Amino acid sequence: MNQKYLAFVPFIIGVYLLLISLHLIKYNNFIIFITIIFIALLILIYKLNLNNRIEKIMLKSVITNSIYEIEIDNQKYYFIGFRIIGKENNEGKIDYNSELQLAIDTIRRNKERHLKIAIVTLLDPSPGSAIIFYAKKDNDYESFRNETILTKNMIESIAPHITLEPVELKTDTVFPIPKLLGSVSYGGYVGQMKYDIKANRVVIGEYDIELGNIIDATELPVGIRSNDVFRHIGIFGSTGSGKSNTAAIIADELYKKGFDVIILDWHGEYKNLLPKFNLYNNKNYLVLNPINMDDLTTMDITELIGDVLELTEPQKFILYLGLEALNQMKEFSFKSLLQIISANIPDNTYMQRDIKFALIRKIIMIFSGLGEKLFSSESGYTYLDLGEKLRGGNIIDLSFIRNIKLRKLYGLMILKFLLEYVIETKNRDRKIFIIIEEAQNYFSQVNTVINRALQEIRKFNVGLCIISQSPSNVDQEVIKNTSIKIIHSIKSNVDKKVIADSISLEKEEIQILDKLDVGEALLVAPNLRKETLIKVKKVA
Ligand SMILES: Nc1ncnc2c1ncn2[C@@H]1O[C@H](COP(=O)(O)OP(=O)(O)OP(=O)(O)O)[C@@H](O)[C@H]1O
Repeated sequence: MNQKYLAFVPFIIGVYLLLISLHLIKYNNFIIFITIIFIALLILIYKLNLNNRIEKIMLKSVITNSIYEIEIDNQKYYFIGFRIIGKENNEGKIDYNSELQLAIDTIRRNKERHLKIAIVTLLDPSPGSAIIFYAKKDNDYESFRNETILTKNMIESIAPHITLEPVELKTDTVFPIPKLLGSVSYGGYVGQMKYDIKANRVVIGEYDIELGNIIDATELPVGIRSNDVFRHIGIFGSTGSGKSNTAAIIADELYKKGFDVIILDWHGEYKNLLPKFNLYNNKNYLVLNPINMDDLTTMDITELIGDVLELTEPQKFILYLGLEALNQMKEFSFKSLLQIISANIPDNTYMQRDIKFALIRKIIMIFSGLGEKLFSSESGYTYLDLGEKLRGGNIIDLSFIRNIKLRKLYGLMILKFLLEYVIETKNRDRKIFIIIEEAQNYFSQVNTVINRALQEIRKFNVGLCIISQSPSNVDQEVIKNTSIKIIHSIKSNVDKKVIADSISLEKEEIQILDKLDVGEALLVAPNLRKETLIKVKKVA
């Protein structure tokens, strides 16, 4: 209720007293009675905020009368159109467009929104704009109307010089548009203010692998340099944020440039993304022969198996002795390993016996069945064979290995074989790129074998791509050692903190991380002067 209504009260009393003093009316009880009733009514209206309520009821009924039900492509929608009217006042020139832009950006960032919003700007017959709210009819009418009122009020409060007036829609056009347009012509750019990143903060360097476009008004293409992949890549993000798609784009580009690409595909997602690549899966798996290496590697294999099976130091020692004995015999299968451990390793004391049987129990758990088929000294690839075999583009689908420990061991073994191959052959002509999905399964804090191998391959043309949905479970040194980081949407605060610390993000950028849409990412790369928000393109 406005103050102006209250001002009437003293005014009326004043006029009344004046009329009495001029003897124009008689001082009688009836007039006093009427005046008191009138004043009481005004106070009542003020107290109950009736005016506001009346306005609300009127707005609700106007909105209700302006909502259309329209069918497009067999789908029913609610539609409502408003013309955008600029309020005139005496404050001088008003920048209606900036006000409107601010309101639009605020509404766009509202992730809870169900309303879709369109703005129509027409040049003829006279320039003007209208705003349209619409939603699929699956949402109920009440919530569409309520959200419409809420959004209209929100726009008008963020843009105080703008009024949205409901108008009739033309429904014979492709998209329903208002019959009348308002005086304000909207000429803004909707993508411009996304995440408040301003265009001039980004400096694009050269690149030969295009990833997508910068998220700002320029939408310039952006990418990374193939030479930088040897300093490794980290791709992080919650599930479904677009990590595999991004990795597939890079894999495809590198493959076209002559790199040998090997993907350790934990969930079996890459077959459809990269159909031209060789696929190794349950019908066509690679059998590995983990013996025939020098002593150091026997120790490494012990470490790998020890890590996966969570062996104690004494158990690892017995395993090492068993592997050594197998190495001498030039024969390898887990059956033979078990036989050697059972028959040849002494178990004179209770303690020795306990250690031995605990080890055998753990080995049997993962190497019976499929485990026995994946490793063999007769038909398996040595690390040299494997390195030669995996030329071109290769997807190693690990998802058919149900036992997670075995899947981890097999993946780790392939990785170790490849790194060993590179170190042994010292072949600098080959460029190799290895993608490791769900890297937290391989690069946990305790896994020293792979971390050591990573240090050793620095000199060679090998690039690793570490992908993880939970970077807080990956050894922080490994994350630090990736020079290119592509960070998709991250929801968990712990993971956000780990990433923020590794690239020293500003506070506002950390806040952005959980708001990114699918395919959007923060890119940190040596060819860019500053971390840059990008929208990654979809793999072809
Ligand atoms: N840049 C993009 N543009 C449009 N859609 C995308 C983009 N990236 C991914 N998508 C889509 O989003 C979905 C999830 O993508 P993707 O599998 O790459 O995510 P992810 O992070 O690897 O998920 P997960 O961790 O579950 O494997 C897919 O349907 C994919 O087609």
